[in-house]
Amino acid sequence: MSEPVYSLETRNLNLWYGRFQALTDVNVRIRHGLITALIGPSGCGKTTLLRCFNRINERYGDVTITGEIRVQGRNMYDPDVSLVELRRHVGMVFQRPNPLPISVYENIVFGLRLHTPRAELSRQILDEAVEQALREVGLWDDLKDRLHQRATELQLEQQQKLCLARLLPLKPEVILLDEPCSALDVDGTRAIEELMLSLRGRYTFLIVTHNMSQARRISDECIFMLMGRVIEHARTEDLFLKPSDPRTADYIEGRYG
Ligand SMILES: Nc1ncnc2c1ncn2[C@@H]1O[C@H](COP(=O)(O)OP(=O)(O)OP(=O)(O)O)[C@@H](O)[C@H]1O
Repeated sequence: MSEPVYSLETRNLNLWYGRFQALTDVNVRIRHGLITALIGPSGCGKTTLLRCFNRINERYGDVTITGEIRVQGRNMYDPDVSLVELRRHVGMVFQRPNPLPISVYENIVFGLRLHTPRAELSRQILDEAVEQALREVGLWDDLKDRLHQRATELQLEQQQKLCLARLLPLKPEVILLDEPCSALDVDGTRAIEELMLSLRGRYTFLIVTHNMSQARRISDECIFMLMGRVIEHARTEDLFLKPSDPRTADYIEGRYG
């Protein structure tokens, strides 16, 4: 059997906000093409770990990081890996849908315009990218006649799907999602979950969720964190049915706040 391929990897990762240590000795390997869920009580470091993979944490002033973070086998901090290039490979969807206040069409081609020399982007290339991205997220039929509508006027569920769609023209390897359903109702949540399942295999998904039923429904693997440490990383079924650490059992049985 061949070795599993890892899209993301950390080695002895530590992170401090000022003097507060938010991540301690984190060693994780996120498998290519699967959905991996990050779970754990509030404040345990899920979002911090997620944000390490596209270097968003560095926006927050006094942050110190030690250890290694690898994306597709390459050390993210190698001098020849640019932030722009990294963000091309690793896209992110946030808690609240945050499309730009421009048209649906322009939202989707925004990344392409940023990353591709203008001369290489014909109208046909852009049109095809828009159609393909909207088809991938199941929005084409709904929006094909409304491509020039302002994206912020769409329903929340459509906005969140659009936020995923706008990553796709850049052909990302990894999509990070930080509680992507927290602003959505039950139907919206189901739609995003179904979308992730339909895209499974094509992208590597790493999702932070507070919703354990959601983690159970959609993820292949689960990482349970507590106070900045990874306590257990296992196949989702195993983690929920036979957790190997008593602290994982306590959490999934609701004994933590
Ligand atoms: N920008 C920041 N500056 C200082 N401390 C921060 C910052 N962001 C997060 N923290 C702290 O780091 C710890 C981990 O936070 P993080 O948001 O990663 O946890 P989380 O597990 O995602 O929590 P939640 O589930 O509530 O979103 C918390 O104690 C939090 O207060």
